[in-house]
Amino acid sequence: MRLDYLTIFPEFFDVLGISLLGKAVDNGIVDIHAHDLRTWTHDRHRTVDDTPCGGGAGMVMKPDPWGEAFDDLLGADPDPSVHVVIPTPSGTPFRQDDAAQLSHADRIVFCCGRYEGIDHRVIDYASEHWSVHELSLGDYVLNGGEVAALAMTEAIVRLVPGVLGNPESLSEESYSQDQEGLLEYPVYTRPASWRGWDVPEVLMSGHHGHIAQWRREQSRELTRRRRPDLLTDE
Ligand SMILES: Oc1ccccc1-c1ccno1
Repeated sequence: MRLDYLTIFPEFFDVLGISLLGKAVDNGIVDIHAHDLRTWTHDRHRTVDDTPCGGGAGMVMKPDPWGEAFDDLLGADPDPSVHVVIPTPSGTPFRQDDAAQLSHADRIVFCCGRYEGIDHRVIDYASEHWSVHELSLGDYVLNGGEVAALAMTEAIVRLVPGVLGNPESLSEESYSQDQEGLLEYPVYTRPASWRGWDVPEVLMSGHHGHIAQWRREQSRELTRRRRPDLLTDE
C-alpha cells in the first residue's frame, strides 16, 4: 500500500515513521510519501490560497497547485483503484467500515486542506479521475486536514495484514464485526486487587463460557448507555 499526503505541513507526517506504522514501513508493507503542496507553486511567495469568490471571511486554497500535484503524482488517466481521501468537516462520518474498505486499497492520496477549504473544482476534477472520499473525523472543527489524515491512516493501516503483531486482537475491538458492532467490554489485568478495586470474579474463574457471556453483557450494556445508535435490535 502506497500512501501520499498533500499538505502545506509535510512534517506533520514524520510521526508515521514511529511505532507500528514505522515497522510496517520498514517491512515494506506500507510506503509513505508526504509532499509540500507549495512544491507546485511558481510565485515568489509560494502562494496556495486566495480570497473566496462571492466574498466571506478567510481564504480558499487555489486549484492550480492541487491540479499540478495530481498530474505529477497520479497522471491524467482515470484510475478508480486510486483512492483520494479529503478530510473535511462537511464529509460523511469516517467509520470503521471505511477503514476496513480502504485497508484493501493499493494507493491512497490524502488531500489535507487548510484555511476555509479547497476550491471545489479540485474535488470535481479528482472525482472524474479517481475514487474520492470526502470524510469527516467527527462533529468538530480542526485547523486543517492533517490531524484527521493521521487518525484515518492509523485506523486504515492497522487493518492491513502483517501490520499488527497479533491480528486476533482486531476481532475483539469496538466496532469490529466479531463484536457485533458493539463497544468493547471493560478489560483488566493483574493485580487481582488494586487500591480497593477487584477484578470481576468471573474473569478469575477460568470458566470461558461464563467469561464470554459476561463480556457480551458488558458490551451491550456499555453500548446501550453510551451509543444506543449502534444497537440495531432495540
Ligand atoms: O475541521 C477540518 C478542517 C480541515 C480539514 C478537515 C477538518 C475536519 C473536521 C472533522 N473532520 O475533518
